Amino acid sequence: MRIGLTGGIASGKSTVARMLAERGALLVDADQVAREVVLPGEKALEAIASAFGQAVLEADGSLNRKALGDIVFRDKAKLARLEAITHPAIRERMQHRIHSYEERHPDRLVVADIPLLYETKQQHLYDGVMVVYVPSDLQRARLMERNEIPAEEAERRISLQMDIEEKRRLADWVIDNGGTLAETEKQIDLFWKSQRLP
Ligand SMILES: CC(C)(COP(=O)(O)OP(=O)(O)OC[C@H]1O[C@@H](n2cnc3c(N)ncnc32)[C@H](O)[C@@H]1O)[C@@H](O)C(=O)NCCC(=O)NCCS
Ligand SMILES: Nc1ncnc2c1ncn2[C@@H]1O[C@H](COP(=O)(O)OP(=O)(O)OP(=O)(O)O)[C@@H](O)[C@H]1O
Repeated sequence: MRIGLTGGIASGKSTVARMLAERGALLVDADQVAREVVLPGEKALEAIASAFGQAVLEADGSLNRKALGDIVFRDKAKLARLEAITHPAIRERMQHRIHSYEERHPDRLVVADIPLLYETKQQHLYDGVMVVYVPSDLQRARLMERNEIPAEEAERRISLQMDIEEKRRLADWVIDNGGTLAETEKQIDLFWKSQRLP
């Protein structure tokens, strides 16, 4: 079985993915794959440098992620331009990795952590979708703390994604991560049992 794992920015996807992995799931992480496809030597990095200029590169030629984030997270048209470069490569690499896990481990749960799963209409690629939900004020607070950014910057990044309430409505399984980590663990245990996973 393969499931998609999504939610809002800083809602706790990585936290839940880790809990699933501890129980035996195999993980494929879109943010991590997004980092791989822009490593030096990749075509996508050249395309990014042409589109956004040398200022988004470090002295050693690698991507300056903060500089690029500062540009695209405040301009939707520029973000769309970046996505047009990176998304096809991310998608292809994700599917390749999922297939190879499924071939080698047909009995294990494969979890694809994809922040923009609904925004990029990928739900049909999975047996079901798990949404990690937190109320939006808590989401903003966790994002501000983790990324050390002010409230208005956090608000802007949240507003670039589909409303978390809507994601919750679309979900096959909802994990409420608004409580303690132990409370989240309990919900993961219930999910694991409900799917009769080993
Ligand atoms: C702009 C970049 C360089 C900023 O890098 P940075 O290291 O600061 O952030 P990181 O990649 O860890 O992303 C943090 C979070 O931002 C949010 N986010 C990232 N990309 C996007 C996007 N295109 N639209 C909305 N939110 C996004 C996600 O919730 C993600 O989990 C990077 O996010 C990027 O390359 N984005 C485009 C690729 C993409 O769409 N990635 C999302 C996976 S499908
Ligand atoms: N139940 C919880 N209680 C307190 N803090 C939490 C809880 N769950 C997650 N966090 C913290 O909230 C922040 C966001 O969690 P996490 O990084 O797992 O989110 P994410 O959805 O993967 O984020 P992104 O979309 O940016 O990749 C982290 O700093 C994490 O340690």
